[in-house]
Amino acid sequence: MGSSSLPLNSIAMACQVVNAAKVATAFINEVRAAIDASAASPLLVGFLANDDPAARKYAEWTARTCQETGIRFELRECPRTELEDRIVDANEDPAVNGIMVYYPVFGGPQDQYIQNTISFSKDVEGLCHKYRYNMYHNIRFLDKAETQKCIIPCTPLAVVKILEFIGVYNSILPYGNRLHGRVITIVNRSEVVGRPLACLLANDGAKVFSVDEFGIMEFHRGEGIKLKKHEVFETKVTLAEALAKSDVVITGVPSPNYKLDTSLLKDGVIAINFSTFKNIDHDAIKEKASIFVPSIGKVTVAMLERNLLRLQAYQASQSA
Ligand SMILES: NC(=O)C1=CN([C@@H]2O[C@H](COP(=O)(O)OP(=O)(O)OC[C@H]3O[C@@H](n4cnc5c(N)ncnc54)[C@H](O)[C@@H]3O)[C@@H](O)[C@H]2O)C=CC1
Ligand SMILES: Nc1nc(=O)c2c([nH]1)NC[C@@H]1CN(c3ccc(C(=O)N[C@@H](CCC(=O)O)C(=O)O)cc3)C=[N+]21
Repeated sequence: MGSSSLPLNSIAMACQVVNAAKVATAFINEVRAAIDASAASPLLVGFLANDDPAARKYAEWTARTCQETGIRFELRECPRTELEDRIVDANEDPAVNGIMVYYPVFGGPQDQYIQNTISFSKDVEGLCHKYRYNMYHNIRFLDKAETQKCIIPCTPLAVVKILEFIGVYNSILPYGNRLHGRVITIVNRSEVVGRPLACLLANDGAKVFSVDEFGIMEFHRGEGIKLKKHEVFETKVTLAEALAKSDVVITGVPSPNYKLDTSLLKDGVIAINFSTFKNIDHDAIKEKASIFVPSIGKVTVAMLERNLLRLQAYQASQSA
């Protein structure tokens, strides 16, 4: 016990900070290799119909990453009143392989309508009803022969890939059960990230505490993961109780003022932030966490590109 041969700084650096770029590289290389080997580079069309600076930044960033990977990307800007007709044109144009719309456009339920206007065969973000329904019902394939995987929303999928990369998924367990025994808190329950993410992780066997500013819900497959798909339960658990049990905490609060109270976390926790804001203090978390992932954007875009290649392949098999 007494004297340790470890230099002091390696004790202080016990927390591993994992850069999203490191996780994204393997996927980006796969996408690039597939494009290099194929006759036609896929075409992704992005519609920008708002003045939101975060949306424009994300659009510019999609453009840059696509160019680096050899994907053709076309940003189509239009007034929001014309958006629906422009989407229909792109749906019907066989030259277009994937479509995405930068949100928010109208905000609220009308944006959900727009999500459903994109043809499922071109929906790279997996936000239309068919993919969402399949995800919530743990239906993983589009066809009976199980050759075509369903499209999963990019940001939740990026979190799954990061959890696989850092070993939260236990590869000794069978596919579909690899999170059995893990307890995960997600601070965000939006329709595009937090709720689908809670569902995916619970379908894979985790017990998930899904937190928003109004309360907490539990997503899981019951004791011994006997249920085929996750169920959602009301709970009286507090944030402090949830965090005290959690092996992983994932934050996505869209506010510069929100800071996760790291004193509530388990020692050796794994912490991931997907918000554009620093929901987790970088110094404080390094005292507590075994692994910290400060942002995930690069993996999200890699998943977008991967989804696009899938859709292109499905389209080719349809027209063959
Ligand atoms: N890295 C990436 O790939 C992506 C990052 N983002 C970022 O993630 C953040 C969230 O995006 P969305 O989910 O689309 O936002 P949203 O506004 O639709 O949802 C925010 C969620 O956080 C919850 N929330 C707000 N304040 C809270 C609080 N004090 N405590 C607990 N929960 C609270 C809300 O109830 C809601 O569930 C944004 O900063 C966005 O830019 C979004 C998409 C992709
Ligand atoms: N249909 C749709 N899908 C979206 O995914 C979507 C959208 N609309 N509208 C706008 C928001 C915003 N958004 C961000 C994604 C990543 C970072 C992110 O993590 N960026 C990194 C890296 C930035 C870089 O490397 O340049 C960072 O800030 O550290 C931020 C914001 C996605 N959005």
